[in-house]
Amino acid sequence: MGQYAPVWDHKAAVELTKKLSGINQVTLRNPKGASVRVSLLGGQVTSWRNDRGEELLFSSSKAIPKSSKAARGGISVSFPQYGNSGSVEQHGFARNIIWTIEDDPPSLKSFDTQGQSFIDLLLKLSEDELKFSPHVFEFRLRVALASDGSLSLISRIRNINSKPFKFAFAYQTYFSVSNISEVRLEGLETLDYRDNLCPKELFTEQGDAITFETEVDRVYHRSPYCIAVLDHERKRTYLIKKEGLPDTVVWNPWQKKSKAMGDLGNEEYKHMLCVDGAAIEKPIILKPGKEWAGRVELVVVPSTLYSDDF
Ligand SMILES: O=P(O)(O)OC[C@H]1O[C@@H](O)[C@H](O)[C@@H](O)[C@@H]1O
Repeated sequence: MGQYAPVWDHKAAVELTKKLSGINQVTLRNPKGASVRVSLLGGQVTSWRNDRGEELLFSSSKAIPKSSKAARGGISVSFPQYGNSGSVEQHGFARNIIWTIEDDPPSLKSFDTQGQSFIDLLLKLSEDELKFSPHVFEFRLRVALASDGSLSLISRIRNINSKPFKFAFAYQTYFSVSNISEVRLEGLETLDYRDNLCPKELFTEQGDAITFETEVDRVYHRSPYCIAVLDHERKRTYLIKKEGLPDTVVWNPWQKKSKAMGDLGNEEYKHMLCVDGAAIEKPIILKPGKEWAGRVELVVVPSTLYSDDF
């Protein structure tokens, strides 16, 4: 990885990036000391820390250095495809190529990040890269850190071709948890889901919060605006608030699959849980010239009492 540049706001980030050659990561901080690190490789969020310096996102100790792929952990975008159900690589190519910093992006209008520390990234395929993509688009990603430490990711995808563009999307988000067996997921009760371990059937979740005792790989449909991951041991609740993203992916590979993965430690599955705001079941169809937007806001509440208010 290249240089690590601490910056305080959007303009400073852009200036620093211009000054320093070879930079591929940018760090945003808020005045209380919370921070977010964003890599230009894949537009991936590789770290999110609270004002006590505690890491809130999981990252694998076996992530492969100098790899041309997004590291296992953090938050990366799956686009224009989720999984391997399409013509491009698993979870799409957006997470594996270099994004650029955009100086002056078009106004975000309805997604206000005023007063926040943010960085704007742009993915526009080069002639060479267009060979791998059947579509021509502009993908803008704003990563914003608020004064209360919450983290927002806003994606805008514009079809700049003369044909309609169909895609799936997910923010693959690895939350750091104390122990997966102690974690509870609330907000997906009674919803229909597709189980990727048994993909031909549609299942319906029971009325209880979800707990974890084995491998889980599901896409919940028409999920609510807010979902909560409760970590009792750490006395911490993650809230996932999403807009434009009707589905929610829940994934933990458990022991056997972890062992087969070259970039995840054998026991590390215990300390991660992926909960992704997504648009998968009904792919997005963008007409020429149109733009789609999908946003997640991740908030940390320092207790698990939130459960009662949820
Ligand atoms: O190893 P990858 O490509 O990052 O994918 C990891 C997992 O990502 C999840 O989103 C999928 O539901 C799983 O099926 C997949 O195994």
